[in-house]
Amino acid sequence: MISQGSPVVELRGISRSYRWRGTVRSVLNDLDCTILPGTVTGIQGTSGTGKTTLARVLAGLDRSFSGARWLAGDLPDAAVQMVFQDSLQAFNPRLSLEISLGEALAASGQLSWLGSRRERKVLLSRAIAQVGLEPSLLQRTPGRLSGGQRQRAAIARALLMNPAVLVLDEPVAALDLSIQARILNLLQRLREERLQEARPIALVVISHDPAVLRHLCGEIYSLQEGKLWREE
Ligand SMILES: Nc1ncnc2c1ncn2[C@@H]1O[C@H](COP(=O)(O)OP(=O)(O)OP(=O)(O)O)[C@@H](O)[C@H]1O
Repeated sequence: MISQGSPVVELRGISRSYRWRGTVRSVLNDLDCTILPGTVTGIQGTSGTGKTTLARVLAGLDRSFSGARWLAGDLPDAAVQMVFQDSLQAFNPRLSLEISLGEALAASGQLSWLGSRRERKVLLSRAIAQVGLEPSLLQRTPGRLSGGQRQRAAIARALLMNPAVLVLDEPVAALDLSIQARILNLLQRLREERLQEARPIALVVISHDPAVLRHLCGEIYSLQEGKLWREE
């Protein structure tokens, strides 16, 4: 159980550098970040400032940092899920959505090994309908979906893991404006639904586009010189 006022994930004094061709480049520098349940936090910054690095540290995908990362209570690592900008690379190109999403469903523990094929189909159809996609698309491989459909499928897969935090790295940058608006509205609706169900989900939205962040976020931070700075 996550209590309302305490962080669901917290970073303290995080430093991360990359060694490349004999030189070391510091990207995150003694950075602090606190994500509270049910909030929407925006992170902006120019190209190369370290936004993706920060997203990966938050999501537990990068462990090569110094400093501390805490998750609330006894949450498992999978409680922080990440959706990448390039959803084509995020999926195995040979597997249908039914198989890719089915793997997430199995990993989440929502489906017992004894669960019937029918039960599995119902849960997957519900997951895909939740992001506004037709269940028939479950039979397709990711290469046979549009960019917007694939991005929604990536969000559906992340949600199947029942996350407390969803980190979205440039979730709409590759999409045209009307699809961008649909996905941003979808995220807003999902967050509101989860609040009403008393299962808050926090969103961390990384974008170089101030309009995207203003549309969604309660608080916006800039990543500069390896630290987060609150925007007024
Ligand atoms: N694996 C790596 N090895 C060496 N350098 C890296 C590696 N990954 C990232 N970098 C460097 O670290 C810096 C931060 O990269 P990162 O991808 O986190 O930035 P970003 O703000 O997300 O950039 P963009 O907005 O262009 O996606 C960049 O200078 C990048 O070249």
